[in-house]
Amino acid sequence: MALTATLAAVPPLEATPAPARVRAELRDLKISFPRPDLPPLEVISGISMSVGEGEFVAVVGPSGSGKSTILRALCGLLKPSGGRVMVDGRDVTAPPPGVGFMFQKDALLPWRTVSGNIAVGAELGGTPAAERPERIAALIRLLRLDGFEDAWPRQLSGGMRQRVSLGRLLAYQPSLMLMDEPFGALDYQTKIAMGLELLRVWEAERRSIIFVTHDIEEAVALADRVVVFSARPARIVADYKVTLPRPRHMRSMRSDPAFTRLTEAIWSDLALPD
Ligand SMILES: Nc1ncnc2c1ncn2[C@@H]1O[C@H](COP(=O)(O)OP(=O)(O)OP(=O)(O)O)[C@@H](O)[C@H]1O
Repeated sequence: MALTATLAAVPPLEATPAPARVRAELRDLKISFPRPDLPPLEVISGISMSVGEGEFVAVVGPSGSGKSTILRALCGLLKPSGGRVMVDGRDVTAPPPGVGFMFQKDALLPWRTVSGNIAVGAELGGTPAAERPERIAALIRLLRLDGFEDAWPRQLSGGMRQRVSLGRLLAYQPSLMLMDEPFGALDYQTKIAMGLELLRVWEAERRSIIFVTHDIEEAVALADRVVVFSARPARIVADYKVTLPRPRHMRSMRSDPAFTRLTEAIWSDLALPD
C-alpha cells in the first residue's frame, strides 16, 4: 500500500469532504481555565475537527494537552472560552441527549448486579420497560458476559468490569460515545482483548466514537482516523486517515508495514524519544 495513501493527513476542516452526517464538531474551540493571581491557563487554542456518523476517531497527545477537556466540552460540562462545540448540529450548552461517556475507571454501581448495571443504561436511555430484558440479554451475549448476569461488580475481573461498563454505555443507545482511556488501567493482554471486543461491538452497532488514549498502537489499531494533539495549549498537529482493512486482526496488523509507518509517524509528531 502506498505510503502517501496510508499517511494521508486529512486536510483542514474547510477542505474536508462532509461525512454522511456530522455527529460532533469543534469549530475553532478555545478553552482556558481561570487561575488566581495568574493569567488564565490556555488549554485548547483553536481546535477544529468533526466526527461523522459511525466514525471511530482516536485522539492522542501528550499528558495534560487537553484531550479529556474536549470530551468534557462535548458533554456540556465545560463552557468554551471561544469557538463552538456542536453535537448533531446543535451548540452544546448542557449534556446533550444521545452522548454517552466511558472512563478509565469503571463507575459501576456496587449494589447492582451485572444485569442491573447494564439496565441503568437502558433506563436512562429510555428503552421501554418491556423491551429492556431482551436488550440487556443481547448485550450480555455480545459482551460475552453469559453466566455472570447475577454477579456483583466486586466478583468481576478488571476486564469484565469494563465490559459491563461498555454494556451500560451501549444500553443507553448513544449516537456518540466519548471514551477516555477506557482500557488504560488494564493489563496489556486484557487491553488488547478489550480493544478487539470494542471493535466487534462497534462493527455490529456502528456508533460514532471519540476515543482518547495515550497508546499510539491502540489508536491506530482501532480507529478510522487518529487526531494528534500538540502539548498544551493544544492544537491539531496531524489528522491521519487509517486505511488498514477491517475487520482488523491484531497479530497480522502489527506486522503490516502500513501499521508500522503510521505508528512511527505519530511517534515523530509527538516528538517522543527514540
Ligand atoms: N477544571 C479545571 N480547572 C483548571 N485546570 C484544569 C481543569 N481541568 C483541566 N485542567 C487543566 O487542563 C490541562 C489539560 O487537562 P486534561 O485532563 O484535558 O489533559 P489530558 O490531555 O486529558 O491529560 P492526560 O493525558 O494526562 O489524561 C491540564 O493542565 C489540567 O491541569
